[in-house]
Amino acid sequence: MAAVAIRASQLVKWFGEGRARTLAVDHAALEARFGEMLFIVGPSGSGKTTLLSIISGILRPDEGTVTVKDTDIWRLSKDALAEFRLRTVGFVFQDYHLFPRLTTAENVAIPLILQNVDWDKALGEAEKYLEVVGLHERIGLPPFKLSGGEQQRVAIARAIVSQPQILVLDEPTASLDGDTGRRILSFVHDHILNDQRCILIVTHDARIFEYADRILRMEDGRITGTVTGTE
Ligand SMILES: Nc1ncnc2c1ncn2[C@@H]1O[C@H](COP(=O)(O)OP(=O)(O)OP(=O)(O)O)[C@@H](O)[C@H]1O
Repeated sequence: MAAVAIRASQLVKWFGEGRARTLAVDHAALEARFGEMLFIVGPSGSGKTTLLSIISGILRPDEGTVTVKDTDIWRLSKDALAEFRLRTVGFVFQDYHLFPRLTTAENVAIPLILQNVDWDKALGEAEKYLEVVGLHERIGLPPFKLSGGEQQRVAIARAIVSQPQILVLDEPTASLDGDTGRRILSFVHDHILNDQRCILIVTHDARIFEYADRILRMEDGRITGTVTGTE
């Protein structure tokens, strides 16, 4: 069996204070292996985005541990954690987080630029991945000139351009039509996933369930089980 890529144990995260205090993640645990495309499904507000943010090194948990490739990421120094986010993880946020003053190609090139890849080479790679997501003719435009679905595809291209070992996609097909969503997921499955990589996807989109190796259910802040093919 492939090595464990991510092991999350006993994760707890609270938001807010006093009576407004919310337990977003309640002793959640999961394990994901290299070579695996793992989906997480569950009702709105069940803690899926919060869990992904903790696993990706973006949001510090109140309790629990996240081990990625044998490194306990929340015990890393601030600099080492930033390095982990830059070199090991690619993340697509629900609201894309594109830089408004940069062109589409520059947005996609950013992870490579931050990794000190030469500017021309980074832009060349960015164009290649924009072609993959069907946006080659949009490379010179700023994000605000693109539709929501196009911006989502730019965010996906940016997450995969540096070929991260851990790819985390939060509702990656929410703004895409069925054919485009399946085409992009199919590319990620066939060309990005391999036995050195692991992909976590939060989705409500049953049209892409066929690409999952396993589907976990999240409810009330906890991973409560595996969704089987009959559900
Ligand atoms: N920054 C925040 N401040 C306060 N409460 C938050 C914050 N982020 C999330 N929450 C709360 O934590 C709980 C879990 O939210 P989260 O976004 O993780 O759920 P989700 O399953 O991803 O939902 P959705 O499917 O709607 O995106 C919710 O009750 C939400 O209101």
